[in-house]
Amino acid sequence: MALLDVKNVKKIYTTRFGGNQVEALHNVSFSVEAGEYVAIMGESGSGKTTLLNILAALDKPTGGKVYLKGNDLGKIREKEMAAFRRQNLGFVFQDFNLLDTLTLKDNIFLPLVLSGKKYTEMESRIAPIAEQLGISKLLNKYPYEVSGGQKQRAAIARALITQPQLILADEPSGALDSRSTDELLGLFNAINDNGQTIVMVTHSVKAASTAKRVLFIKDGEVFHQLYRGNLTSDEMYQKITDTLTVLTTGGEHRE
Ligand SMILES: Nc1ncnc2c1ncn2[C@@H]1O[C@H](COP(=O)(O)OP(=O)(O)OP(=O)(O)O)[C@@H](O)[C@H]1O
Repeated sequence: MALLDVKNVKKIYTTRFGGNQVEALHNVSFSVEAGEYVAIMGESGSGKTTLLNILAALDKPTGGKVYLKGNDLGKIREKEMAAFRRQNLGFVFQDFNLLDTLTLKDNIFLPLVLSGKKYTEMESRIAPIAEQLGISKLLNKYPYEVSGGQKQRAAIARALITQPQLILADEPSGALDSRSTDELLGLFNAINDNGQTIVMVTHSVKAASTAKRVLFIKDGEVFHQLYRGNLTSDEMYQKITDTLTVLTTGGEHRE
């Protein structure tokens, strides 16, 4: 069974006064196996954020289904949703979403505090993660005292600490300089090598070229997929660029 199964997902937004309808996703189907690292690309407005919100169960599709480990997200009751998200999903955002009034350590602990975990367990979980992410010495600092790259590493630690089935990342390198981007992408590869499944939405060819598979969305559908296989990051970069050229110059659907 795939870890994530997206079946014929459709999303129509109806504007507040009822008049206009926007079809953000027409018919999206794909699955992600445990241990994969998948990037989702597409032009601005192609529906990437909409898709990510649906995968995160933050929004409901107008049609179709999303299954996480066989669980239909549409069948989870509203009052159980926050706990389901906390137990199964980790989130990494472009703008880090750390709370400025908490130290990095308390930010990282937050999802465990919300799940009622004991302090000793939280301490034992954080140590190896902070070590791997190179932030052990920064844990007592506040977000405004550290760099963007360090904030993003704390955000990754917060995502990992619940041992989620799946990490969903929305443009995680979007606010980082090129050196921090390289570090972040290296970390994503390292945590994926440890078995963590990652789905990342990105505009960045560089970021996508480090993933093991890239899905391209166009006109609300999966237009094409690229598998990294044995390609180097440079070769993958070139293939992605070529695909984006076809995508933006109006190629036919060729998944
Ligand atoms: N709440 C909303 N109400 C109405 N239309 C919306 C809403 N959110 C998104 N849309 C529309 O749905 C389409 C897809 O938007 P979405 O934000 O998912 O695209 P995107 O690929 O993430 O874009 P970007 O790369 O610019 O972030 C767009 O046409 C957008 O205008």
